[in-house]
Amino acid sequence: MSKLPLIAPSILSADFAHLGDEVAAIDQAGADWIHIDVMDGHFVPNITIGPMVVKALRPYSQKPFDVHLMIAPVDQYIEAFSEAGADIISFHPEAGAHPHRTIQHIKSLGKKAGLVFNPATPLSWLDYLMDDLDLIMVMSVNPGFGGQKFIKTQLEKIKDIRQRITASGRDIRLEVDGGIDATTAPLAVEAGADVLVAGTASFKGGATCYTDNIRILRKS
Ligand SMILES: O=C(CO)[C@H](O)[C@H](O)COP(=O)(O)O
Repeated sequence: MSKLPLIAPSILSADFAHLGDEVAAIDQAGADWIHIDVMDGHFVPNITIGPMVVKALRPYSQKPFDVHLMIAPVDQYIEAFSEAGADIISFHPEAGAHPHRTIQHIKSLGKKAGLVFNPATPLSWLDYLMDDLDLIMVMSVNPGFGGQKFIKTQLEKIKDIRQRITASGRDIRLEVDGGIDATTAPLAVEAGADVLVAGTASFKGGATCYTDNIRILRKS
């Protein structure tokens, strides 16, 4: 793999009472991307952040906003998140009737498009979508909450996707999300991931610890 792994702290584990300052702090601590988990209480059993909040956070960092939509139906909100300042918009193939159309929609807005695989979602979705994707995300927990345990069976899925990306010859990021810490990060990278989402491991201990937290993840 040619690219160094990027660290994308998930603000799901930040202090929601001071979200702007938290985004600025994690940016200054060395985050490569700011990962924003959008949940609707329907596709996943939790409710988090909408486009208004993404827009309010935009001035707090120049780093790419990596927006993970855990909402269904997804299509009607793509434009709102794009206008709010998302740079990468990822969605789950189960969340819309026409994933190919959703990818085209995201790209027509000048944004990067990502497809997200839940632990039980088969890779056959990639058969006809690979050519248009900028990012593939593997959920190494069932989506909905931070602080869950890494599901090790997903390492095989990461390896499989890495092979498909290599065979495609395309520049597609492979992101892993859920239960990433100093122990699981090296396993994910060894399997082929090049973007690590980490919520708990990035934000633990409060702002004075963020630089060390990110350094530890990078080093591991
Ligand atoms: O998408 C998510 C949950 O649906 C979170 O991004 C993910 O779980 C990261 O949190 P942690 O690092 O605490 O596991």
